[in-house]
Amino acid sequence: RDLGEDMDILNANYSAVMKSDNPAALKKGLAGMHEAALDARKGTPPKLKGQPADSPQMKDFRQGIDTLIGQIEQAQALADKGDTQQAQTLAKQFQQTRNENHAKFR
Ligand code: HEM
Repeated sequence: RDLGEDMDILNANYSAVMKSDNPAALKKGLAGMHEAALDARKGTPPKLKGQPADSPQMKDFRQGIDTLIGQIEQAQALADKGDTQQAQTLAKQFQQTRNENHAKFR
C-alpha cells in the first residue's frame, strides 16, 4: 500500500473515531488507525523520495508516525478500560500531530 492510501485509511478511521458514540465503533476506528499507521511507517513521503531510509528527514518522518502510534495506543488503552470519553478527548490531540507533520512532510 502506498503512503497516500494509508493516509486515506487513517483519515476515514479518524472520522469514525471522532463520530463514534459507542465503545465498539471507537475501538474499531482506533484499530483501523493503528494498522494504517504501522503500514505508513514503511512508506516514504513523495517529498523525500530518493532519500536513504536512514536520512535525518526520513528518521524524523518515522518519529512523527511513532508519535501518532503512541497516541493511538494510549487511546486504545483507555477505550479498553471503557473510558470512551477520555479516549475521544485524547483522540482530539491526534490533530496536532497530524498538522505538525503535514507541515513538514506533506
Ligand atoms: C490523524 C492523523 C492523520 C490523518 C487523518 C492524515 C490524513 C492525511 C490525508 C487525508 C492525506 C491526503 C492523502 C491523499 O493524498 O490521498 C495525507 C497525506 C499525507 N500525510 Fe497524513 N494524516 C495523518 C497523520 C500524518 C502523520 C503523523 C504524518 C507524518 C509523520 C503524515 C504524513 C503525510 C504525508 C507525507 C502525506 C502526503 C502523502 C502523499 O502525497 O502521497 N500524516 N494525510
